[in-house]
Amino acid sequence: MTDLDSNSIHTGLSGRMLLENPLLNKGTAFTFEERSELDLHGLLPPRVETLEEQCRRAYKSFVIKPTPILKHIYLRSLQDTNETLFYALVQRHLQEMLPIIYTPVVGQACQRYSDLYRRPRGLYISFPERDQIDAMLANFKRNIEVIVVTDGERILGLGDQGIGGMGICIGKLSLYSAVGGITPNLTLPITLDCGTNNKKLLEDPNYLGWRHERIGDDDYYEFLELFIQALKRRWPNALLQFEDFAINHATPLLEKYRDELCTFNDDIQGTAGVTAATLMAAAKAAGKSIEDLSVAFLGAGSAGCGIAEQIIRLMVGRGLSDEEARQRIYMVDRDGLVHDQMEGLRPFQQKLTHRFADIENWPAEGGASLADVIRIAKPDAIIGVSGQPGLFTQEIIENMAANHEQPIIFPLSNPISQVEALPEDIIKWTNGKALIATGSPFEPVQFNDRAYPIAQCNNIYIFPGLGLGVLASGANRISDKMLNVAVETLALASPALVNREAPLLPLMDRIQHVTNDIALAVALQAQKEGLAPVTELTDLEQKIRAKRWSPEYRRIRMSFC
Ligand SMILES: NC(=O)C1=CN([C@@H]2O[C@H](COP(=O)(O)OP(=O)(O)OC[C@H]3O[C@@H](n4cnc5c(N)ncnc54)[C@H](OP(=O)(O)O)[C@@H]3O)[C@@H](O)[C@H]2O)C=CC1
Ligand SMILES: CC(=O)C(=O)O
Ligand SMILES: [Mg+2]
Repeated sequence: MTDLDSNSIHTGLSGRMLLENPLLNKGTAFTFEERSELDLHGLLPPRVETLEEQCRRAYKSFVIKPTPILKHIYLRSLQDTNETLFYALVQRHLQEMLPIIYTPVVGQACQRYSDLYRRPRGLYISFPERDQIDAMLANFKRNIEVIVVTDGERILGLGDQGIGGMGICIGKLSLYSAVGGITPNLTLPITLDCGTNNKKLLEDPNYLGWRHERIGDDDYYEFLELFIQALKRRWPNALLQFEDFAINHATPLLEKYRDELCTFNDDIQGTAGVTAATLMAAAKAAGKSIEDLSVAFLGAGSAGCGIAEQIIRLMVGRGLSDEEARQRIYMVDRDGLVHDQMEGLRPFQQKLTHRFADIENWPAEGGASLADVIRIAKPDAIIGVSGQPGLFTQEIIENMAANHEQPIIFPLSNPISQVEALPEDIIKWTNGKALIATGSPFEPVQFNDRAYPIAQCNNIYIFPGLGLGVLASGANRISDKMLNVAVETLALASPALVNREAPLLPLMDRIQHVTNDIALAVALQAQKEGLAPVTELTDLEQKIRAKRWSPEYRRIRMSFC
């Protein structure tokens, strides 16, 4: 094979082997000429369909599936059969299908991964096979430009899913292609199987991963190092996205590798980007600016601390001192408000503490809870990234509404089973005053004869554009400033800036457009910092357009070499 970007594709495959290849298969859309040339006559029904007709037929099959997980299974099997049709269908029904291929339904798919497993996709590298990583990577005979890797230890808010984490890597990469236009054959999901501490999986006779408890840190970091070095040998210019690593590994891995290859952590940096942008839009909608806000977090983990640092960078960029900005952030973790006398804090949490001396006289019993922080510090915004459902209680939300005309309330934990509060409750408890964004998608809430749209504050608004910008510009690293420009670009695209009743983030039908703008901003910034070769602006725009793959059939021809 084969260049999927050009108008015709030459392949040595024919007959059933060709129909088995999801990147080349067109199913009923193979023309008579192709059927003759590629030995397909009789292997397909006689009628030749267009892609449009196939999409209509596939959509009919999709809608009759009675449950979300059956819809997911159907779409995944379409993806494994005919990728062009899969992406054409998903792009035509993005709003409806996003929750099926991504959060929330992908969460169930990860939890039931071994039961649902059908066909191979991606790469599984298990710890016992660590001396064969080069050979495993060589098994992929094609060039790879984007990799999403997980070790499965913190999948959404659902904890350790072992090799079931592959589901989220596949979902993210589907969005790189459906939203960011990255050619699917340039992407690769990878699961590093380090064992699992999920008892249910260890006892499940169907579990397909390495049936062993998770390896200790010495083995873990050695294994990761073997993987990274092998990756650099095989695809030195690939973009590597770390996805859903647990709190103890996510930040150390990012810090260790971000200057060594083109990499970022989606949960730390992607989430920080989208949340900071949504917060900027919410501040504007409330008649404020981001540097005026004080923000309380529930959950001082990878996402929470990543978002907090991004907000601090924005506040400092707008004139606050680092110390002033940090004073405006309240991190509440399992043991309450994080302060400098707390034991066992991780290095990235230590930078976000309040001085114990400043809070010891607070009228709060034991450690200050989120409710205490709201009562005493009166933050303008609360952001839930605890992975624990229901923690934004009615009392908490009502107190936010008592303190502020338009309280900003972002329960961001995924999937929906883990959300800190449901939008309809927040609207009810604040009498429609709250500015809301959630991590998973929700329908607009009907309240007092008005529909309140709910923005989906999810890193999907950042990573496809970031990836497209990196690939089109040839950037070799991902800097904080590249993320900053992504934030500014997304914030400016908020429909709430011009219409108070609009959602805080663009609707899904605008996401490809916004993704292009983010890609251009990121690529320009990479050039500015010397991380990508400098070109004329028009060349860069052209490169972004050229990098965008679209799901259309190309003529398939027999290759005779
Ligand atoms: N909307 C989006 O785009 C994104 C959403 N998320 C969601 O955010 C959630 C967290 O992700 P991430 O930060 O990576 O996970 P982490 O495990 O790194 O962080 C979660 C933090 O919450 C703390 N926590 C647990 N229970 C409570 C509690 N009852 N009260 C206060 N804090 C608590 C944890 O403490 P401890 O370690 O002690 O358990 C931990 O510090 C997940 O549900 C994930 O799906 C993440 C990325 C993107
Ligand atoms: C969205 C995402 O990356 C998460 O919930 O982990
Ligand atoms: Mg994630």
